[in-house]
Amino acid sequence: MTGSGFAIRARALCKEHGEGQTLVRAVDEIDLDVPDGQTLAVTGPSGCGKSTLLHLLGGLERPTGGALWLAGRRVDGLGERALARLRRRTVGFVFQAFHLVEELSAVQNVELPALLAGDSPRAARRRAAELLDRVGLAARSRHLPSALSGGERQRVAIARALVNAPLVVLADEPTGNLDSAATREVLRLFEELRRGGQTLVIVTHDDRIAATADRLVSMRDGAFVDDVWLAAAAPTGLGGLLGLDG
Ligand SMILES: Nc1ncnc2c1ncn2[C@@H]1O[C@H](COP(=O)(O)OP(=O)(O)OP(=O)(O)O)[C@@H](O)[C@H]1O
Repeated sequence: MTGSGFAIRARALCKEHGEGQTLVRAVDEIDLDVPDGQTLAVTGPSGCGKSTLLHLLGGLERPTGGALWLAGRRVDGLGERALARLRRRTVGFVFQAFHLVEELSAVQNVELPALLAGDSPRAARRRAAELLDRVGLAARSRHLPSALSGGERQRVAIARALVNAPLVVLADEPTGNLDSAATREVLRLFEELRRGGQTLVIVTHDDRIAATADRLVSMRDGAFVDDVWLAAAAPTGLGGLLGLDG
């Protein structure tokens, strides 16, 4: 919980790439409020600005205009170090291509952000082991990523995203590289997180995620063209779809 009630707030948020003839406005004056605990899905055609928006919301890229608050704190003017510190404690990222460190075991990958945030090795290891257990991979904790399936790698990446108990998890096409069985496992995890009150922003082409989030925004040319609150229409959420309800 943030105190402000909103994990994320953005006003007239802009990101321009390039200049002159090659200038692209990837994110064009977006206003967005994400209340604590909401699962927001973002869809839209390739190149409409979804990834750029996600990077802005997580402080991976800096806006070229507008204002952004994370956990009630204005962040668009922060310096690089302050932003990195805030990012570490506030945001967990999950990427389509997993982005695990290939030389490190599953548990070492998961504990890494906690070590970087200053946790003791013992505390970081304990938390990483707990999270690997939670994503069903306790028995794989010593494996290198190369010895894991795609679905297992993404579950490790989700555990890593959670290790610093982030305010918000930002996921960019998290099932984009997965077969349908692995996709179901990952969807089940996101549903568990949603039920646990985790704030989630998920960029996805997967209708199953999009249709069962609390809210769905569609982007076109850097702007929102549609913004639908789905919770009332689909009260069972992803749980119903996966047979977790009742
Ligand atoms: N670093 C960059 N330099 C120049 N242009 C960029 C850069 N990053 C993104 N763009 C441009 O900004 C626009 C939005 O890109 P973005 O990757 O955010 O879209 P997307 O909706 O996530 O696409 P996809 O679904 O294909 O991943 C595109 O026109 C892209 O070419």
